[in-house]
Amino acid sequence: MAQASSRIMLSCKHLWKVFGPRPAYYFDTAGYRIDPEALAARLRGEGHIPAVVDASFDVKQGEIFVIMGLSGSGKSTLVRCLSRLLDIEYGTMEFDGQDLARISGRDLIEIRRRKMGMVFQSFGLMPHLTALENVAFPLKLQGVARSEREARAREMLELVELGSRLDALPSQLSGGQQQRVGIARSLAPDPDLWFLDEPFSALDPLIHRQMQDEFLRLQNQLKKTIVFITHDIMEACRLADRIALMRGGRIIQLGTPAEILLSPVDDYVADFTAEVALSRAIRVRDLARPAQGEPPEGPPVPAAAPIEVVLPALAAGQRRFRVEGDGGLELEAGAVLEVLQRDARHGFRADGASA
Ligand SMILES: Nc1ncnc2c1ncn2[C@@H]1O[C@H](COP(=O)(O)OP(=O)(O)OP(=O)(O)O)[C@@H](O)[C@H]1O
Repeated sequence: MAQASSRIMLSCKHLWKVFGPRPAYYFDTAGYRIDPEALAARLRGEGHIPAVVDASFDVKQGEIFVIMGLSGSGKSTLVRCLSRLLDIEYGTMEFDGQDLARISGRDLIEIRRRKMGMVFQSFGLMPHLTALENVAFPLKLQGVARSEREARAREMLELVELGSRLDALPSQLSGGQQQRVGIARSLAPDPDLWFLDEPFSALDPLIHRQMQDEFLRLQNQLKKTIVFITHDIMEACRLADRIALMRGGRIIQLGTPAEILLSPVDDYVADFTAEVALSRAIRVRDLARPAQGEPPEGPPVPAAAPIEVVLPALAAGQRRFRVEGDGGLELEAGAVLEVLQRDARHGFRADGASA
C-alpha cells in the first residue's frame, strides 16, 4: 500500500447517474430537494435504474481508492462517470481545478488522453499490433514522434517485465501477459489518475494473486492516484488505502480496510466482511496504541505486517509488542486476541485458513 498525501486529486459531490426513459426530469437545475433514498425509491418505482445515488468522496494524491460492491451495485457506472464515458444527471467532479461534469469536447479528450489511464477486465488490445505497438498507440494518438513513443513503450514493457516480448502479438501471450501489456499501455502517457476496472478478474486465481503483487510493486514505484474497482473483498483489503463499499448505487461505507473490517456500519457490511480472516487482513498499525509505561521487550514488529506475525510470541506468553518506528507504539495482546476470537467465530483458524 502506498502512503497517500493529503492533497485531494479528485473530489466528487452528490453524483447521480440514472438509466431510464427521462432521468433529467427528476433533476432540475436548482438540484433535487428530497432525500436520496426517497428519490432513488421514486426513480425505481417509475421505471428508472438509479445506478449511482448521491455518491460523494475524495480521492487523495498517491492513494489506492478501491470501489467495491456486488454485481449490479454501480461500480462500473460510477467509474464510467468519472472518466466521462457516461454523463451524470447531477453532481460535481473536481479534477485538476476543473469540474469534469461540465467540461466538453476538446478539453475532455485532452484530459482523457493525457491525464487518465484506464485498464479494463477485457484487455482490449489490438490483435494485429505487437506488444510494443499496442503500448505506443496512445502516444501515437497524442502525436508523439515514433522513436520517442517506442522508447517510452519499451520502458513501460520493461516495467511490467515484458521487455523480452516486445514483438509478440496478443495471441502469442498468456492472459496475464496480455493484461500486463494493457497496464503498460495505460501507463504510457504517464496519467495522473489511473482507473482499473476489475483488471485481474478474467485471470485464474493463481495469476490473480501474482498480478496483485505486481500491481503493488508498480504502485510503490510510481505512486499514482488510483481508482480500482473490484467485487472481491479480499482483493480490496489487500490493495486499498481506502475502500468505498457500494450497494444499490449508494456508497454505504467509506474507510480504511481496518475500519470496514473492525467497525462495519451494518449487518450487510458485516456479512460482506465475514469471509475475511482478520488476522491476515488487519495490520499491526491498525491496532497499535501509544506504549503504556516501559516500552515492551523483544524485537519490534513491522507496523505494516498482518497481526498474525505476533502469534508465535503470543503463544509463548508475550503480552506486549513494540511496534517498529519512532512513534512509541505498542501492540497489546488483548487487541490481538479479540481479532482471533472474531476469526474463530467465523470459522478461521489462527493461521488464516478456513476451518
Ligand atoms: N447502459 C445501461 N442501461 C441501463 N441500465 C444499466 C446500463 N448500465 C448499467 N445499468 C444498470 O445499472 C446498475 C449498475 O450497473 P453496473 O454495471 O455499474 O454495476 P457493477 O457494480 O459494475 O456490476 P458488475 O460487477 O456486474 O460489473 C445495474 O442495475 C445495471 O443493470
